[in-house]
This record gives sequence, C-alpha cells and structure tokens, in this order.
Amino acid sequence: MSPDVRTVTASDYPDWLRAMENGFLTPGAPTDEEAAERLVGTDLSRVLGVFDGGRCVATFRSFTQQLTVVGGATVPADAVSAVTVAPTHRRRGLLSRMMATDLAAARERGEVVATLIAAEYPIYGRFGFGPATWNTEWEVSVHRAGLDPRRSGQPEGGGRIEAVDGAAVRKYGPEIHARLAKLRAGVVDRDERWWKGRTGVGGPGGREKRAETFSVVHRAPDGDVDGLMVYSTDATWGDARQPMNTATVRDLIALNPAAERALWHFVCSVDWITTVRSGNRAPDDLLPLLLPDPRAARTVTHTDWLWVRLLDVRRALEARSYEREASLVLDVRDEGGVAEGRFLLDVSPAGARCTPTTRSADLALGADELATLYLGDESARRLVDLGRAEEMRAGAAATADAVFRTGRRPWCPDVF
Ligand SMILES: CC(=O)SCCNC(=O)CCNC(=O)[C@H](O)C(C)(C)COP(=O)(O)OP(=O)(O)OC[C@H]1O[C@@H](n2cnc3c(N)ncnc32)[C@H](O)[C@@H]1OP(=O)(O)O
Repeated sequence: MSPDVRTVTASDYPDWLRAMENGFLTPGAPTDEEAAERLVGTDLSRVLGVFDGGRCVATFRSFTQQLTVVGGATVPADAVSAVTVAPTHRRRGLLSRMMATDLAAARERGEVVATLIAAEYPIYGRFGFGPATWNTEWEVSVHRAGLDPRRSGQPEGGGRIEAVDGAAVRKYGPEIHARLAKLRAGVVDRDERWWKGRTGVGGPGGREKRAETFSVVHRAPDGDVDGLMVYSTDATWGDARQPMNTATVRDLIALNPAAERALWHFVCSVDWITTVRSGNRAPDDLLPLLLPDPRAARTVTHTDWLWVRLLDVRRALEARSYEREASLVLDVRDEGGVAEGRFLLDVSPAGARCTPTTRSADLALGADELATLYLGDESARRLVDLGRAEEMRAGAAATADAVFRTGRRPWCPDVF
C-alpha cells in the first residue's frame, strides 16, 4: 500500500531534515543541534512528509509569506519550499499528493496565491504555477566598464556611502526592505531570522559556510538611509601580483535610482576589485545601462525565478493596481479546479472588480498562464503567439497587455 502523506512531529523532524538534505544532494548529515536550531520558528503543522518502513522518503514545507503585487499592496501567499522525494520513491505521485494536501489547506486558510522558486522548470506548471518573475545575473569587467578610475567611491550630488557593520544591517535592512516592499511587485517579506542569517548571527543557513561580507548604506542628501548593499570578495591575484578580486553582491536594495546608481558605482570602484558579480537582479536593472560601456556586463544567468499559483482569482486580481480603464472577460482553465471559471475583470486606476460572469470570453488561458501575467512581466500577445492562450475576441491580447503589463518588471530578490 502506498504510504500516507502526513504532518511531521518534533521527533520525526531530524529524519525529515536528513531526507530533505539527501533529496537536495547536500553532502553529510545534519547534526541534532542543527535540527534543533532549524526547528525553532518552523510551524510543524505545515511540514509534510511521507514515511516508508520508518524512514522519511518525501518532504514538503510551506509558510505564510507576504507577496507584493503591482501597486504596492501585499497578498498572503502560501510559500512552498523543501520539496523532495527520495530517488527510490520518485514518479509514484508523492509530490502530487503533498502538493494537493498543501494547496487545499492554503485555500482553507484564505491565502490568495501560492509561491515557490522552482529547482527545475518542468516540475510545477502541472500544478497551476507559472513563472511570474525572472532574474538576471551579470558579471562586470570593471576595467572595460568605462567608469572614471579617478572618481572617489562617494556619489556625486550630495549623497553619501557609509560602511556599516552587521548590527547596522539588522537595524536599517528591515526598514529599507519594508519600504522596497511597497514599491516593487514580486518582493516577498523577510523576517528577523532572515536578517540574522544574512549577518551571521543565527537564523537559517544550515551547514553552508557563510561568506565574510562587507556592508554599506547609501544616505540621501537629507540623511535618509535609502540604500543598502552587502557584498563578499574573494582573494585572487594574477601571476604578476596584480589584484584580480571578484566582489559578489549578496544584497542590493535601493529605494530610488540615485541610490541604486551610487551603490553600483561604489562596488565598481573598490580598489583590487576587477570583477563584480551582480547577484540576482531584475532583468531591467539599471546596472548594465548605467555603465559607459554596457557590454562590460556579461549576462551569466537569466532564468525564471518566482513561480506563482492563483488560489483565489477574484482577490488576487482585485489586490493589484491597473493604470488604465478596461474590461476583459477571462476564461480560466484549471485542472486543479481552484482557479477555474469565467471572470469579468473591470479595471481602472481607481480600483478593480473581478466577478464570475456568463458573458462570452475575450481571452481563454490556463491558470498557469494567468499566473505568468499576474505581476505584469509577461505579454498576453506572446502567450497567444505561443499557442498558450487563445484570443476569443480580436484585440483581446492587446487589451490584456495594456491591463496587466507594467513599466518596470517585477523582481523577487530572495530564495526560499
Ligand atoms: C520549491 C522547491 O522546493 S523546488 C525543489 C524540487 N526538488 C528537487 O528538484 C529535488 C530532486 N527531485 C525530487 O525530489 C523529485 O523528483 C520531485 C520532488 C521533483 C518530483 O517528485 P515525484 O514524487 O517524483 O513527482 P510525482 O510522481 O508527483 O510527479 C508528478 C508528475 O510530474 C512529473 N515530474 C516530476 N518531477 C519532474 C521533473 N523533475 N522534471 C519533469 N517532470 C517531472 C512526473 O513525471 C509526473 O508526470 P505525469 O503525471 O505526467 O506522470
């Protein structure tokens, strides 16, 4: 008989953690102390496992997250993480059963969407998730970038860069991040443990060795701290003893373009640093184009990032803002049943109303495709051209693009 999906108890947890780390091919086994540390802050009622012959063979965890949608409001999200099935038990439907259990519970709790970062692209579309944000990472060859090497590390125009320690990151980071979360669709909340982990004083992180980091903040001319950057460096030297260090940006939050430009200029002007790795950025980050020679920034990664699944179509579509007035009838197919239906979406800059309707549809699409449009990143026209959405009324894709798309792309800086 196929083993049951069930919630995990505190005494199961070390075995569950071992199974998860095996599933992610992490070498070594977690110690009891690590298991105890990770158990703190874990809501066991949302940790699922499958046990066979007394051993954990499948893992799944979720927690409530706040996701910023277009316009700066947040919606409660069911954030899915730690999904593994042992190689001995794969392709027998264990993930499908854990996902169905979790999404049903998330609907009961009233969470509006589910979110995850997918290990592999083909896994989650079948469960109604679609990629809603993309991330790009660049590697900048500082000497080719064309920045003035005589320029000081301080910005022009009255702002200031200040070096800070971990305690200051824990002080300013949450404030700046909370302000970012009102500005940028795709941002997810960070709790106190996140900031502790980032600054090496506890929180999640497991056995991975944390890199030593340097931190700076940007102060606007009026003294407001409106930017934060954390970066690590390596220690590479050329054969003729030239410093050839790489700085890797671990976190860069800027609340306005001046702060963002200043922080990029700063990290590109640190002596010894000849290469800057940008870390996870929005594909339309200012970085490449703010360099005099943007080709000095080589794209090293460009990938789907935050996947979203709509659990409540009405609340999801009414939570975000829209820049123009329009009406659109969406016919949504959903094998999971959750988002299935025909919806009349009436939008204007003053707000939106989404109601079930029997009117004829303008655009027919799957729940995964609607999730892909939700945060404004994808084009309905492109989905129609790909055969993944159907235009039932001529011009509907153009209307959908005018309704959903945004001037700047959504961005999720985090992994969870
Ligand atoms: C949010 C996160 O945590 S992302 C991390 C995901 N985990 C990993 O990548 C770790 C390594 N992989 C695994 O542990 C497993 O292979 C899992 C969790 C991805 C899949 O678990 P399984 O129990 O094998 O999935 P399940 O049997 O429910 O598969 C359902 C369907 O998805 C398909 N599928 C599952 N995994 C994959 C995959 N990696 N690539 C393509 N198709 C997949 C199956 O073929 C099946 O399709 P079918 O219904 O047409 O036959």
